[in-house]
Amino acid sequence: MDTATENQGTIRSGIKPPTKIQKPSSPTRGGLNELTDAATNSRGVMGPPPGAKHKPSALPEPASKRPTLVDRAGEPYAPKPAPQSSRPINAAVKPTTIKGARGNFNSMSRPTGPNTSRHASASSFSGSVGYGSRLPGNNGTIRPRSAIGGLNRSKSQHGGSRPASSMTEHEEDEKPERKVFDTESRMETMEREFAAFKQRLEGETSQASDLKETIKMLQTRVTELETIRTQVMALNEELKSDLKDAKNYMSTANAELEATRRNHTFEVDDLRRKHRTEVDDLQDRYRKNTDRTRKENDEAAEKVRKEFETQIDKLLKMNSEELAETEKKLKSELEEERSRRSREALELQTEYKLKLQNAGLEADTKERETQNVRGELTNVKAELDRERILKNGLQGQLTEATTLNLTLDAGNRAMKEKINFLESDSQAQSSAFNDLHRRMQEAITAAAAANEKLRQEETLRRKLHNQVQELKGNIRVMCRVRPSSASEIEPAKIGFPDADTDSKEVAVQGPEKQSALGNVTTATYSYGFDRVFGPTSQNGEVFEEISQLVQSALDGYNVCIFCYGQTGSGKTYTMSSDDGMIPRATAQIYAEARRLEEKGWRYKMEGNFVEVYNEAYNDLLGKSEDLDKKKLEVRHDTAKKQTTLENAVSVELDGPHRVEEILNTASKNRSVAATKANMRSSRSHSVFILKLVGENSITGERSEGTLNLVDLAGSERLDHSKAEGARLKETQNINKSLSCLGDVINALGSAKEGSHVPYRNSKLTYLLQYSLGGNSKTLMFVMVSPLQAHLQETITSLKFATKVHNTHIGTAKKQTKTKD
Ligand SMILES: Nc1ncnc2c1ncn2[C@@H]1O[C@H](COP(=O)(O)OP(=O)(O)OP(=O)(O)O)[C@@H](O)[C@H]1O
Repeated sequence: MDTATENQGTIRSGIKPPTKIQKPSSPTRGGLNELTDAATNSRGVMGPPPGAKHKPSALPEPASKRPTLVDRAGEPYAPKPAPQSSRPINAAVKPTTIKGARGNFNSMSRPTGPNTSRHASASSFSGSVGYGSRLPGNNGTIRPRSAIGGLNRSKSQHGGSRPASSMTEHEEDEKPERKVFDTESRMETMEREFAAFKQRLEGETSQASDLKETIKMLQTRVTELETIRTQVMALNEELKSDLKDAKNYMSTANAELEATRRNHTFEVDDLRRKHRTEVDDLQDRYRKNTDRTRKENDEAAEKVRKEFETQIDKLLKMNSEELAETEKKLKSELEEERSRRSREALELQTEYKLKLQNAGLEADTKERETQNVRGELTNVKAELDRERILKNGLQGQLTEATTLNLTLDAGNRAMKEKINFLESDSQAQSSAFNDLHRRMQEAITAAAAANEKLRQEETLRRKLHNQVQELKGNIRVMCRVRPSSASEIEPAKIGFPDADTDSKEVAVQGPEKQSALGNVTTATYSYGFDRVFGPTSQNGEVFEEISQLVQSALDGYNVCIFCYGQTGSGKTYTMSSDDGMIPRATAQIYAEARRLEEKGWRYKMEGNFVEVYNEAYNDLLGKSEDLDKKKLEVRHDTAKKQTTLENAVSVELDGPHRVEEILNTASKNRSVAATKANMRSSRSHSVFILKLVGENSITGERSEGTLNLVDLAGSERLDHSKAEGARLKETQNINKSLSCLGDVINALGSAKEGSHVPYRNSKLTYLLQYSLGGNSKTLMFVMVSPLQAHLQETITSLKFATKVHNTHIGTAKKQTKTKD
């Protein structure tokens, strides 16, 4: 083995070459560069260890760079000034080699460059040993062979490039002096070589120790770098985890931000809605109050008029009675007065006659006395004058009495005339009264006949009305597009092509689509329904369309009207606002029930308001704290085809104000149950149930109808992946119940009589079992938002409604019984 290989071996065993030392970008790079130089140097000397990826390192360069053995092995032999034999010591000191070398000496010791060069460059050092010139040692003695032999022994396998036998043959041919000289010179050469070798060995040893130090430094460096790398990796891991945490935090913060934004939007919507509802409430309340006041005023005026008329009649009657009495009284008084006056006149005449007779008698007596007593004439004359004055006074009295008598006679005559007049008027009046009485009897008879005719016509009307309803189909679908508010700025393109004629069509422009060629197109989708209401339509207009169905409920049919559509499309506005379908339907029912009273009908009305939330029933008229807790059960009487709600509060609707109370209680209960992230009304179905039981005391008919007014939960398809916890559960339940409703309608439309309809698949369809299908009339309102942002949901809703519209459900049956 040559020295280079040895050195190489030392490096290989002593140092584990750095494998993946990355070039740091830190200031330590300078150190690593130094190492690289040194390593390059070392590699230049030793050659890289096989298989080791020895990267340039920053080892410090050895103090002096000297030519390596390998380098020197290729150099030509130059005996002076210093022996630079590239031969290894083992070959040089091997005894057998010495022998062999001697034989070759002459030919090989010639300092002919090319030859020497050729041998020196041979792969085996032993070949060159023979011709190396021997220099004399310090003491001139030949170095003991054993010492060299010892070296030789350890490296013997490389020695003997020439066969010993051939060398022995040559030796025998040499002369003895020359032999000695050769041996000595060879010994010297060997000594020199040995010294040179020793020196080189020392050099190599010091170089090796340098290298070892360098290696140690390298190892330390490597360890340091390893530590740094570990630290950097740990730091990297930490940074990665920090980055991950930061990402998590960012996504949580984003989600929270989104939730907050959503909540905020909900709250703003709620507030806006609440505000609008309050304003509407106030307006409606004001309008209602005004109506009520006007109505009350009218009623009061009517009442006062009637009372006034009655009072006038009464007064007239009293007056005529009084008049008759007064007349009677006057007559009797007049009679009395007349008789009294005539009595008085007679008395006065009698008295006058008597007085006249007495005066005549007295005058006769006086004249006789005058005749008798002419002396007494003056007295008599005076007495006569007095008598004359008395007579004049009496005559005046008589004239007065006569005048009075005449006046009394005139009064008597006038009174008589008045009595005659009054007597003639009362006769006219009584004849008029008799006439009136006769006419009234005729009118009563005619009214009874008309009433009977009306009753017959009412029965006919009911029959015809329900025939018309049946002809219209037992499931009808109407569409209503609500107006956009001032804050809603981007409307969808929704048209009403036949708004001026039938109002049965709505056309929606779909979203933009881009073709492969980049052309942008938009499709317009048209949907036809029984009636389409545009944004300007009012609740009154909508109610006109459904009022006939409400009438059917009074006539003994089960009627179900429900509003379907996404959140914010106007379901609650249409159904439960102050002039919505619920208050209007109940007001119509009251008015109609009162009208029918004339025809012998008496109605009993009972209302329930329940909610289906998360596939459970809740009583909206119960206590708010019982919501989600109190168990509400739905029972079906399959024989009577009737539904009852166990544990639910039923309110007897004895006046229109009750509906307002019911709606307020329900709304209060729902707002108590609502949470920040959840508008309860949007996330549950509400069902207003009005049971109408009527009995006709004249005809003995009885009818039992139910009116169900349903405000469905928002139909929008929420992204399941975004919903979590309670919200996810709600979403799943809403989707389930709405798709069950679709299934039930579909099954009713396609199934033959008696086949299975999946009412039990959801609480909503189970509750409405007898109000959907054969024995009922159903009306669905599909509510549409006018906004572009809701376009996709609008199209989905309209598609669903079209499916329902295309369903034909069997004929409704009236639940009427006749008393035995
Ligand atoms: N025809 C209409 N005219 C005027 N405003 C309307 C009309 N329809 C709806 N609105 C208004 O639009 C808003 C949303 O309506 P509404 O609350 O009835 O929707 P919804 O479908 O019942 O929503 P939710 O599912 O949340 O109960 C309300 O502010 C309401 O007043």
